[in-house]
Amino acid sequence: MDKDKWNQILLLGAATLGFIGLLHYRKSQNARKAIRRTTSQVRQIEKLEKILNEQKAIEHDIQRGVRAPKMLPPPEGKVFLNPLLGTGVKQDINSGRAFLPESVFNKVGGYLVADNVFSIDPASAGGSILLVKGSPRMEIVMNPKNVKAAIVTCGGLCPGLNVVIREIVMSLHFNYDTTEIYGIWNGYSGFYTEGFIKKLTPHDVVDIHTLGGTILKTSRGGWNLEKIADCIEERGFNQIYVIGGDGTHRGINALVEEMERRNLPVFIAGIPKTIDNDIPIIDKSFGFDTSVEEAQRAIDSANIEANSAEYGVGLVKLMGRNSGFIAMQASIANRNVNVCLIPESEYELSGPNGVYNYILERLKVKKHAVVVVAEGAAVSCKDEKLVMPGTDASGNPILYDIGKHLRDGIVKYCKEHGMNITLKYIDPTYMIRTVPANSGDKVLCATLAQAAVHGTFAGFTGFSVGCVAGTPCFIPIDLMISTREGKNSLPGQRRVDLEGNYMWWRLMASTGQPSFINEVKELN
Ligand SMILES: Nc1ncnc2c1ncn2[C@@H]1O[C@H](COP(=O)(O)OP(=O)(O)OP(=O)(O)O)[C@@H](O)[C@H]1O
Ligand SMILES: O=P(O)(O)OC[C@H]1O[C@](O)(CO)[C@@H](O)[C@@H]1O
Repeated sequence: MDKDKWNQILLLGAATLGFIGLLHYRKSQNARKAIRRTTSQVRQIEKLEKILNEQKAIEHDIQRGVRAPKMLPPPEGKVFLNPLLGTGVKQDINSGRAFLPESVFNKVGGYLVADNVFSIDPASAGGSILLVKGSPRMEIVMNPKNVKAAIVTCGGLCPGLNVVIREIVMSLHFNYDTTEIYGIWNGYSGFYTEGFIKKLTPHDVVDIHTLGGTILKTSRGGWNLEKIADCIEERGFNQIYVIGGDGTHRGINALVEEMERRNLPVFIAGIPKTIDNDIPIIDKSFGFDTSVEEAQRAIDSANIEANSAEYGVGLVKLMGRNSGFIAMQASIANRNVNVCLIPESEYELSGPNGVYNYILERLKVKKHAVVVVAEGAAVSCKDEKLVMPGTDASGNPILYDIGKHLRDGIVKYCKEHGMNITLKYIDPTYMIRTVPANSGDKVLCATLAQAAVHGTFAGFTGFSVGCVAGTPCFIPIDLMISTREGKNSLPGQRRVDLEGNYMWWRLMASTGQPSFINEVKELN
């Protein structure tokens, strides 16, 4: 090799070494900066006694209308720095820690104003409500190494349950460095059933987000406060994540009070779950959108059946025990639905303006009809008494089967009026809640799960997580289970608002359906 070539190689080598050295220097400078900053924050935080800055602020801001969940002082008598705090650059590819810049953490005193977002019972409405935001906190109440967490799913299935479970495990493990994570099998009763508490690792949950159902299994009934609280105390769980609907949340509330009575520092978070979308305050419950999407397949089939027969009727029954959100939303989305019946909107079956006659008249002209009914719509039938046959293990009413009632009633009415129709009845009830979550719901599930973990570490208990006006918030469970949304709703319930919410009017506009009430009031 000639001299020039050697010189070139030497120069290139020197340049490369210089570049590596520069990178190394910058990295170590950054690390030093981060350590300097972290150390000063530790010192600052060590100055605190036994209460977080946020807790102090909230105690003061409650007079301003802040509806904050209960807060517990740090069980170990000191405050810790959130392991997520970093420089905004991920330093270590093997962990999910130390990459959030300070700006991402919740500012003390930063609340979400929720007065125009949801309507609360006018009797208890006292001006605007401020909700605590669900982002991570720089100060946390526990050393993550001393956390022993339990996750449980209760009530009916809902798309996205496995995504929430996965994300709680991943967030605890990777973001907070907590490894003592347990799954409680089969709902609340798993707390006191031999062999139903099993350790969960990231490996156990890594692929479950692609599956419907819940790997932890779920159940109704089985609520036993004493036994559940004994298990928590004996096993030393100090963070509990409960995924469930309104019944489940009432359970959380009772459990929080029991922990208080026993003087146990246990942080309990709820993640609201219901495909019915009937939980108040939050924008939307996870799994709802997926169910509405899945319902399209049933309605499309009903439409094809109806259009492929002379005088064809396609009838679909969808879930919605007390609230008709799924039926309403799925009908609006589909655009081919001619009649939609929900629990909130009264109707009569017989008479000239009744449902049966409307379908008959429509068949005479259009030759086909598509009908969607919410499973709870028997309660809004005004001219027939359709009695519920009993209650389930959790005390929820077992619904009168309005789908079969309509199926038989429509065929009979048309026959009596000289028309032989072909009616196809589709009941996709369980199919729409057992599918895996769609992408939008997966994002929502992950957001809620992470928020729940941030909330327990921030020292809150007895709270539920939900997006309100798009912002994740920590909602006190007593507020959630006492708030009514929509006319004739019970505490803790959201129902379709026929008058105030334009969705029902959109439904009427897209189906073209009348009121189905025979005696129509004259307009003034
Ligand atoms: N008022 C209550 N207090 C304590 N626990 C309750 C209460 N109501 C229900 N539970 C318990 O919560 C669990 C779930 O309740 P439920 O079956 O009513 O489902 P849910 O949470 O309302 O969800 P879904 O929307 O699927 O109905 C059950 O174990 C039930 O026993
Ligand atoms: O048949 P199960 O499991 O009791 O669940 C049915 C109920 O669950 C819900 O999906 C609520 O989660 C309701 O829509 C429905 O009435």
